Amino acid sequence: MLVQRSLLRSCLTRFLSPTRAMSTNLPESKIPIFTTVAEMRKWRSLAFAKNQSVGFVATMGALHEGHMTLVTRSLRENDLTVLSIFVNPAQFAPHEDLATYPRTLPSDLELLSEQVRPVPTTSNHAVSASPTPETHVRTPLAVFLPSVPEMYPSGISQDRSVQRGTFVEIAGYGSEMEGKSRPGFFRGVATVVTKLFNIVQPTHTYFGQKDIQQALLLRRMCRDLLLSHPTPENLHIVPTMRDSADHLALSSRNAYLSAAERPFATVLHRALSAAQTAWDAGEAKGECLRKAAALVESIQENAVKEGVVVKMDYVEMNGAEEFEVLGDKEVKSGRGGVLLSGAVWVGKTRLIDNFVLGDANRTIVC
Ligand SMILES: Nc1ncnc2c1ncn2[C@@H]1O[C@H](COP(=O)(O)OP(=O)(O)OP(=O)(O)O)[C@@H](O)[C@H]1O
Ligand SMILES: CC(C)(CO)[C@@H](O)C(=O)[O-]
Ligand code: BAL
Repeated sequence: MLVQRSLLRSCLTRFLSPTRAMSTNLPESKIPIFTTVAEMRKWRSLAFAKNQSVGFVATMGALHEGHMTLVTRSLRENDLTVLSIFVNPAQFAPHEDLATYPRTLPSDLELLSEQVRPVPTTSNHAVSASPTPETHVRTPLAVFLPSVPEMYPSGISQDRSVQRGTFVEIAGYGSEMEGKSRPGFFRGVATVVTKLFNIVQPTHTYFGQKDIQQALLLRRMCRDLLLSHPTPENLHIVPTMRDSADHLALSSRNAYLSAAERPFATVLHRALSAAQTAWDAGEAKGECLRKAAALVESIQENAVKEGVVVKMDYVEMNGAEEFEVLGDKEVKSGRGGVLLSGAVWVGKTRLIDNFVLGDANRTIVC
């Protein structure tokens, strides 16, 4: 027991020191940052040894309040939380925005620091940043910040035709909605998230509704691969956080929008709302989508006058289990869970959003 305590203390001092970042060219942060799989695994094994639950939030950085809803939920429901920041090349097609994706590590760490109000405690309950257990300060949040070679030891090309090695594919479910517009996207996501789950071994994990198909596919992946960390039940989908004034879904890519484009970025939410209202009133899917398209068209016309190009990628309604496209004549009555989702281009920025219709909302987003 004594040996275990002193081992634990020396590991904590080594791995959780807030000044550690300084020696590795990372911004200084009171949150421990791990850059290698080995370090992260060591941290995780300590949590296993102490029977502490670990919540996990996977991100690509450029953090905003939407990410923070996942983090606060995880902090509330777990002893410890890991947030990963990794811009995953495998989920970007060669023509997509990997090179320009916003990378804002210093402000990400500041935002995360605000979540960690140190709680002085005399208990030995949580892994601590301080080497003195008697007066230790609880820092329940850690950041995993791996490099590309760390995550892809065999290398990774964005060009799928030349990729070699091991990938995870969720067959049969990724060809509609986002998968239709971004072939290969979910293969890249499933592959990197499998790796992250394998490293962090989370008790619970939190994904945003904004990327609803991603979250549902990952839940299915946990089930299909019989994962225990996390189990599919422990993959939680957290409601989309929106701008309080105009309901635009918060998104890292919103940073691409110019001042002229920003007012038109609400086009998708407005189109989805029009379709939702029609669906709730008992209109058939075909009519709901026509209403959404008409709204996009009218906004497009106004946008052009301001020199802004708005283009609809898709607005569609799909089953929430199989992602099958609903027939034009289908109506609300008797239908199970339905995803009303879409993507639009505002200038060079691609924005997505969705609503989960009907009672399914209560069971899917929780
Ligand atoms: N507005 C939001 N509300 C709730 N969760 C969100 C929101 N935006 C992103 N998330 C979730 O945060 C996690 C990390 O997402 P990511 O880092 O890609 O941010 P993002 O804002 O979705 O970026 P992008 O603009 O590239 O889509 C995902 O599970 C995502 O669904
Ligand atoms: C889940 C994820 C972090 C995988 O790279 C990414 O797709 C995202 O941020 O939604
Ligand atoms: N939030 C989804 C990540 C992506 O669009 O690549």
